[in-house]
Amino acid sequence: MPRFAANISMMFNELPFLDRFAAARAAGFEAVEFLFPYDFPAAEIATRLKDQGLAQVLFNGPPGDWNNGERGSACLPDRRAEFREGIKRALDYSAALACPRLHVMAGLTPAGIPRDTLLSTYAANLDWAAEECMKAGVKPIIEPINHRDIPGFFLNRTSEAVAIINAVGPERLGLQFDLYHCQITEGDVSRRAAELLPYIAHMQVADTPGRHEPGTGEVNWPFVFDAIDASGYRGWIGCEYRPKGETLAGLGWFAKYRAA
Ligand SMILES: O=C(O)C(=O)[C@@H](O)CO
Ligand SMILES: [Mg+2]
Repeated sequence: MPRFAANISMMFNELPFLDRFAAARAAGFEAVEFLFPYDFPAAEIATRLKDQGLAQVLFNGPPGDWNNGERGSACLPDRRAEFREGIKRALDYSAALACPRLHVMAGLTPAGIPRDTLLSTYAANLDWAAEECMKAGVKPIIEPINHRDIPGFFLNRTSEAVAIINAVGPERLGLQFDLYHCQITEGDVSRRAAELLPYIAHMQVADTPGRHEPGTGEVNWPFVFDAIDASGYRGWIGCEYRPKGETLAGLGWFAKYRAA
């Protein structure tokens, strides 16, 4: 049976962030993920997790200036010091939240720098991050993101992610396989999930094209979830979708997967 984690950056937006942990638990989730913890003290988030008996399964490293469009710095040659500081900061949160995975965002492709330079920066930064993460018992992961949601994002296709993961070492770096992005960029999502299984350390889901809950768009999710289960994937699937209406009203698809 697939295991779903609530993405509380996108779900339960009816509530202030710190109240979304209890709401996710009450809705039947046993785990949560979110984009960023950095606006809150780690101890405060840890208390919410503990009080609700929730596992924290994923969050992202610092993205740079998010409000001004930055989406990570791993590929940026002139931001190496900031990248390292960000990973260290993230790992302090990982320790406090007992979170075993960290999404290391690639960043936007800057103009005027050869792709080879960006690729070697990306590989070197990921190699360094993998070493730091390993010491902390955390698996760093990378996510291909479609160009519609984040125009100019450096990592778009699963084949590009696999090449980098193989260069850094699949035991040191994993794939964050977001089926929403894959459906937009590549399609063939259930077969991709099975083929990429050796690399996948985390999955995420939203229906296309609206990025709402499963069942609001074009994908046959019961078929896809059965295929993922049959592939042998036993990790978490983050519900990284914007509910079409109220979060709870859109959880009908989850009824058959929620913990008893
Ligand atoms: O956008 C996504 O998809 C994510 O998983 C985010 O963590 C990256 O912005
Ligand atoms: Mg995602």
